Amino acid sequence: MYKVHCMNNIAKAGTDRLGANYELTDALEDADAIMVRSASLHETQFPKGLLAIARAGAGVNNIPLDRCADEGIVVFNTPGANANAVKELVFAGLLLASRDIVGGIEWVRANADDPDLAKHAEKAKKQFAGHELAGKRLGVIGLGAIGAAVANTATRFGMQAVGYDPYLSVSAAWNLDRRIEHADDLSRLVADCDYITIHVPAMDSTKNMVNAELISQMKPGAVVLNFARNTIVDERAMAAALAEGHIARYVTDFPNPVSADMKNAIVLPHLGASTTEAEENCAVMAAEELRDFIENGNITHSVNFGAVDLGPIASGERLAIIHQNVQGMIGKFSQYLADNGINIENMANKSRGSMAYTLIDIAGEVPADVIDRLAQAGGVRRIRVIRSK
Ligand SMILES: NC(=O)c1ccc[n+]([C@@H]2O[C@H](COP(=O)([O-])OP(=O)(O)OC[C@H]3O[C@@H](n4cnc5c(N)ncnc54)[C@H](O)[C@@H]3O)[C@@H](O)[C@H]2O)c1
Ligand SMILES: O=C(O)[C@H](O)COP(=O)(O)O
Repeated sequence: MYKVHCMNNIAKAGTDRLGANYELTDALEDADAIMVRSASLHETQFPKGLLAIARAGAGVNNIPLDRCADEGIVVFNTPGANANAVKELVFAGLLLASRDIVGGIEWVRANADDPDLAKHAEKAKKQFAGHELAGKRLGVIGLGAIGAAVANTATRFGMQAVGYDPYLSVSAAWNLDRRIEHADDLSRLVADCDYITIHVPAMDSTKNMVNAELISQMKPGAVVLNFARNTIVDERAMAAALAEGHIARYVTDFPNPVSADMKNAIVLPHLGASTTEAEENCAVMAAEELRDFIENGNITHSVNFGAVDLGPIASGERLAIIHQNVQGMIGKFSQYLADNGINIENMANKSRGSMAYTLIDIAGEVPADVIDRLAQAGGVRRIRVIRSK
């Protein structure tokens, strides 16, 4: 029985998908795998037996990816599984920033006891008038699963979407509406957009990407939406730009003492992926990734190891080896197996950074002492023997 420890609430559809050979455990020290959403794992000491962490969601800035790789722990995320939920909330943010919907609702509530409410509303409504999205320019920073969905939907709203993503993947490019303009310079993109929406991951390279200088280059009266992470925006600079009226609105999904106190900010409590559908999609994808890794050794959608897939194990045994990405490792494995009269039926290897992963299919059984010797080979972090059922 495999044990899975959930660090956040994970949708039941996902934990059910783990199946009969898995049970949930409250004891982290017993866990073979962790399922997590946004809980921070940076201070967590992982047990020696932990094989994998599945982030039911996109952002992995809450997980120490390099430490996990070094400890032989494979980290997965669920790309695209919550993109539609975020896209829909971005459009709610665009509308909330453009029409004073919140002010109007509050006015009605404050005047609920007025017997002439309907008549007075007709007079009061001019203070809540706003702008339409159609015809406006929307700059999209990051055209991955969410950014592409936002840009495509914007064109259907009659907006002109302009995208900036120097690392755009080919599959993401195929998903883009051909009416979306391509910008190769961020300063130029922000200078002529009425709305700017951020959809890049939080990494060292994107920290304070939207800084005082970039904010100063934005069109006066621009609206900025941040459904990515607060570290991407220099929020003190944003607060100053809002206070002086250079930026009309800042819509953010990341509350903190700085953003909660900003003038003209609309601050949500990290609701982007909080829909039943997204929570289930993420949890199901995370569970499937964990199962394929634990039961077959295959790695799909890892954020700290490359993709390796030999399909389901059909017969014999499969060795799953996490090792350092140094010269001669594969040669060492194959030579050692050959020296022990063991033939390799199939093999796959992928490296990423300083670590690598090798799957080796063997027709029969590998004796325990051979496995022990392989495990002791310099550079091997972890070796698992997966047996066909
Ligand atoms: N608010 C929420 O609840 C919520 C939900 C999901 C994701 N997110 C955040 O949104 C981010 C994006 O999610 P996604 O699913 O679209 O991820 P994704 O990986 O599909 O897309 C990210 C895109 O950003 C691009 N990129 C990376 N660095 C860039 C840079 N310096 N400049 C421009 N583009 C750059 C990448 O090439 C990629 O296309 C996540 O990393 C997460 O932090 C928030
Ligand atoms: O990166 C993500 O997927 C989102 O920020 C969602 O986070 P959550 O799973 O904690 O809602």
